[in-house]
Amino acid sequence: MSAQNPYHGLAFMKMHGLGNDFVVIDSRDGDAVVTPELARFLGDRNRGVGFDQLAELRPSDEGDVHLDFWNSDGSRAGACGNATRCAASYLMGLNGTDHLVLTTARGRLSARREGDLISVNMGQPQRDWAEIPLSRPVDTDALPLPGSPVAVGMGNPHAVFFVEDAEAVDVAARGAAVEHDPLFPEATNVEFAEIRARDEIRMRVWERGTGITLACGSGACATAVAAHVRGLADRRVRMEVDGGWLTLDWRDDGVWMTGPTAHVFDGVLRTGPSA
Ligand SMILES: N[C@@H](CCC[C@H](N)C(=O)O)C(=O)O
Repeated sequence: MSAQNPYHGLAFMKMHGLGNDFVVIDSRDGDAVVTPELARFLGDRNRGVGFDQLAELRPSDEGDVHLDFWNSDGSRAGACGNATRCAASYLMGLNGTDHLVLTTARGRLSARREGDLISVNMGQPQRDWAEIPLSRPVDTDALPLPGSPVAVGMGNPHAVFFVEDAEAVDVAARGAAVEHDPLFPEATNVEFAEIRARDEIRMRVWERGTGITLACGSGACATAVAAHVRGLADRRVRMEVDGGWLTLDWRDDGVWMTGPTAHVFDGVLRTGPSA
C-alpha cells in the first residue's frame, strides 16, 4: 500500500477574473506550501485542477496580505492583476471591509471595492529597459523587433503590439515567437492591441508561462500605458479582452484596473505531485 500523498487534505479555492482563472491557496496561518512541482500539478487541466495562475496568500508585515504567483508551467510571476483583484475580493469579504493593502514582489498595492467590481492600483509602469527587464539598452517606446512593440513593466514584462485588427492576429504563433526573444532575459508577456477610439481598446494576450488566456490584468495595464505613450489613447480607457471588459485609469499614483471577480468553488486535494 502506498504512503498518503503529502498534499492530501490541502484546501484551495478556484476563482477567476474575466475568465483568467486561478487556484488560490490561503497559507496565511502556516508554512508556505507551493513549489514549482505543485504549481505544475495543479495547473494541469487534465490531471490536476487547471488554472492560468496559482496565487498563495501569505502573512504580510507591510499590508493586509502578501501574494506570491506561479504560472501553469511552474514559473514564478512578479505580478498578476486579476488574481490580485480576486484575492482582494475574497479578503474584503472575510474582513467585512471595502479596501485593503496587498503586498507582492513589486511592493504595496491598494485595492477597493467599487459596487460589484474590484479595483486595484497596479503601481506606476516601469519604462526603463533594465527595470522591465530587457537584455540591452534600447528604445522602449519602439523595440527593435518586427512590428516595433512598446515595452512596459508592471512588475512583470510586457511587449505591446498595435495592430489594425486584433481578431485577425494569430496570437499563439506570434505570442510564442516573441515570448522567448533574446531581448527579454526573463521572457515576456505579449499583447496585441487594436485602438477603437481614444477611450476604447480591444486587446488579446499571450501570457508568459501559460499561453493564450481570456484576460491579463497586468497586460491590460501595460496596454493602456503603451497606447497613451504612443499618443493613441487617453489615460482612462475601457478595454475589451476575450473574457469581457476592464477599465484602466493611469493616474498620478499608478495604473488602476477595475473589473469583475468570481469565486467559483472550494476544494480539497486528495493527491498531488509525488514527494
Ligand atoms: N494573468 C496575469 C498575469 C500573470 C503573470 C504572467 N503570465 C507573467 O508571467 O508575468 C494578470 O492578470 O496580470
